[in-house]
Amino acid sequence: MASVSTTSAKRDSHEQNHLDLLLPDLPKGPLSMYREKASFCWKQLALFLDGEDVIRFKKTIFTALENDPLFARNSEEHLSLERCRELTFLRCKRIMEYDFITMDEAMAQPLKLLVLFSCLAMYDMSLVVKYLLNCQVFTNAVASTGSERHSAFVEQVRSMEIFGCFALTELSHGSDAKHMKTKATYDADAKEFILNSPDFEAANVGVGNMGKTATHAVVYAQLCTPDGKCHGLHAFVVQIRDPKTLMSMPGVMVGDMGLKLGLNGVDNGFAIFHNLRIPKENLLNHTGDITPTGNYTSSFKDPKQRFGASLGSLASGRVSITNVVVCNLKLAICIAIRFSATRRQFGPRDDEEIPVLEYQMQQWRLIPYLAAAYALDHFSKSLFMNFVEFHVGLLFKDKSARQAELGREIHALSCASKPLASWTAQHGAQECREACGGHGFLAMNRLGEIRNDNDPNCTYEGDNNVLLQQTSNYLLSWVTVKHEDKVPIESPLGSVNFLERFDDILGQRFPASTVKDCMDSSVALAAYQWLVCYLLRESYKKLQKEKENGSSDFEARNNSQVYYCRSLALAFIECTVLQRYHEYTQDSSTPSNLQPVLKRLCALYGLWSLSKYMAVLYQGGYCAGEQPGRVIQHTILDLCGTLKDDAVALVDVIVPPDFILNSPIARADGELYKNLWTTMLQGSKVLERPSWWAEFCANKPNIGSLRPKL
Ligand SMILES: CC(C)(COP(=O)(O)OP(=O)(O)OC[C@H]1O[C@@H](n2cnc3c(N)ncnc32)[C@H](O)[C@@H]1OP(=O)(O)O)[C@@H](O)C(=O)NCCC(=O)NCCSC(=O)/C=C/CCCCCCCCCCCCC(=O)O
Ligand SMILES: Cc1cc2nc3c(=O)[nH]c(=O)nc-3n(C[C@H](O)[C@H](O)[C@H](O)COP(=O)(O)OP(=O)(O)OC[C@H]3O[C@@H](n4cnc5c(N)ncnc54)[C@H](O)[C@@H]3O)c2cc1C
Repeated sequence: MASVSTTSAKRDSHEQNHLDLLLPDLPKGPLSMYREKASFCWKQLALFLDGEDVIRFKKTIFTALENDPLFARNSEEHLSLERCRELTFLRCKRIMEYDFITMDEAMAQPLKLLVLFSCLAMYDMSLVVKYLLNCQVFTNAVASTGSERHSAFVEQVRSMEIFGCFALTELSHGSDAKHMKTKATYDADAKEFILNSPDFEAANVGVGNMGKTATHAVVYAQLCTPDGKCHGLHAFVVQIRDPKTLMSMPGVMVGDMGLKLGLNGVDNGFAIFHNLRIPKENLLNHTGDITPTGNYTSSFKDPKQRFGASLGSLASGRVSITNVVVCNLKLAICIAIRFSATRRQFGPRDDEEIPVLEYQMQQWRLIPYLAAAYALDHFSKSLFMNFVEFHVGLLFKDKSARQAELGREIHALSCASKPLASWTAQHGAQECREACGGHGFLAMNRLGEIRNDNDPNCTYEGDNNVLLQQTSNYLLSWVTVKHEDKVPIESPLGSVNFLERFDDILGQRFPASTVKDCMDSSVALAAYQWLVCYLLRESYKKLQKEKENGSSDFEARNNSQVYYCRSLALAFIECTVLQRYHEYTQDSSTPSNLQPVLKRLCALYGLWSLSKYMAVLYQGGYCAGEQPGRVIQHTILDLCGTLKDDAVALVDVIVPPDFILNSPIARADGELYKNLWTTMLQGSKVLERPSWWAEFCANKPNIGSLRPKL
């Protein structure tokens, strides 16, 4: 026995040494008190979540950025817009030089691509957006909407001979993509398209990279044949600048849109096309093509389907944004929790002040966002892998019904996951800002930057409220399938399969009567399934009623969004996120010593999200009496209280290194005041009088001399 235990002790210590080398101890200091209280080993959880290879990969990226002077933080305090753009571009170039992941590696381990995006996003959102618009959004649109004949454009991006952008939005149309006005008319004699913006309202606007840098754009335009017919929206590769000079091409008026509320490293621009001739081959011909003589051909007979397919490349962006915004949520919550664990205010006695994290209020404001970061992170990665599966199908030209259904399901999921994740990050960032009090309002602590740079994620790649309609349309289409085709409800990823038990589920009632019961995430999950079935039934009924009362389809849909379809789409995606996280935390491969904390996070995310729907749960009869509402509230508070002691360690698992986090109030050493004070004193000219000091000291105002005379 002794020898067995000695061997296993040796193995344990060997594993611990290995773990310590991979993830060195964090500095001792004011955060140690909480670190010692944690119910689990943060290194073990980090290893379980990411795996050794990804931990090393992250370290490679973070270390490269930290050691490269081009990425130095705070070297210039207030950058001019011009300098901000320049720096972001230079960094973008440098990222291409680092080439952290080759195409082959990305094919073999696609998740690493997402890890790279996340690391860059944690450093700076402008950088990742600028980089991805060129290297992913442009190239992916070319590759997936075009064909082999367009591969040269992708190659040219990789060698930076050209720089890309994606231009769909126009001055007078954004969400309503179908009605874009830019026109591409085929000229059979010249074998060219003639691109025109009929008026200034048709100018492309808001296009990232278009302002100063892009030489090429994927431009969406109505394709018209010489017979005068319009065949709908199609994408074209358009050269807008000369790569040798960065001057605009003849026929293109291209410019910059100026300062934004955030994300100012990205140059968002506009463009107007005036009789710009582009080669016939520049039509991205996946959805439709043109014969040399000017006949239009398409494998999509249904124009609606063709339109959907022409916008297909947006799905990958929405999937990736779901992940990128979780990075913002992680950054914000890590800052707020570390601050709250070291910031002391008030106390039970005059001589004892306690960390603000000890207050139930602070726990309730922050810890659910920590749980959301974990649950959404898991979901975004799993959705990304679903997308990879779909993408492989596209590459292999899979024409099966399953592949088509998978595309519809991913479109529906991503049209709701982008809204859910970007809003959660947006609300979370604001809560974290306030949770750090006045220090949270100092730019140096980064919460303002995180909040402002996250904000446009709620709008670009589709306005959140508009996108949610795609998800509810998808769910409602299953009701029709069930009623009319009498086939079972079954989707490739299984996200809607529970709807098959619709009647059963609607007959269920809130099952938990104690806090202990409610701690199991299956309680929140069951409630969510009921909620989705209920909202689906009510949305369907509402649409029918609207139509019975004489509304057109258009009016009926618009009048059924608030309280019905919108809530349905959000409840559905929350249910899916919860379902996947629930399965993950319960899985037998999840180490048993990590399960308790992960299960608590899962239960908290589920109940906290669910608590926003209490009125509906009572309205539909799922809950009755005082008990369910009370039990849910008590369980949320109980979970926040228990997770409070794990919060710092949970942050240690997901937080990037200090250099990347870049927030003095949240360094790993927890030396809140030393770090804050040092950074304040290091600011430029902090102790100097202002250059305009004489305006006070010498030039006194002639009081009242400018008072208006009546
Ligand atoms: C969706 C709309 C609102 C539809 O409008 P509507 O006219 O009402 O049409 P419908 O009847 O609803 O639709 C017809 C059918 O088509 C289907 N459909 C629609 N869209 C898609 C789609 N994308 N994929 C598949 N199918 C689709 C629809 O379901 C219908 O089918 P069915 O008949 O019901 O079966 C539409 O008009 C719309 O999309 N509007 C929004 C416009 C929009 O999104 N604009 C975005 C402009 S680009 C932009 O904003 C860019 C910003 C910069 C972001 C940078 C982010 C960088 C960080 C993230 C990292 C990105 C990595 C990228 C990775 C990569 O690309 O590889
Ligand atoms: C930072 C940033 C970067 C961007 N980058 C790009 C880019 O690279 N390429 C590009 O092409 N575009 C880009 N855009 C534009 C972006 O895609 C659009 O802003 C977005 O699609 C929304 O369109 P819109 O601004 O025209 O809003 P609108 O469609 O005018 O919407 C205005 C409001 O009306 C509401 N609304 C609209 N339709 C409905 C409806 N049917 N029902 C209910 N409410 C409705 C919306 O919810 C919204 O609140 C970018 C935008 C930003 C902010």
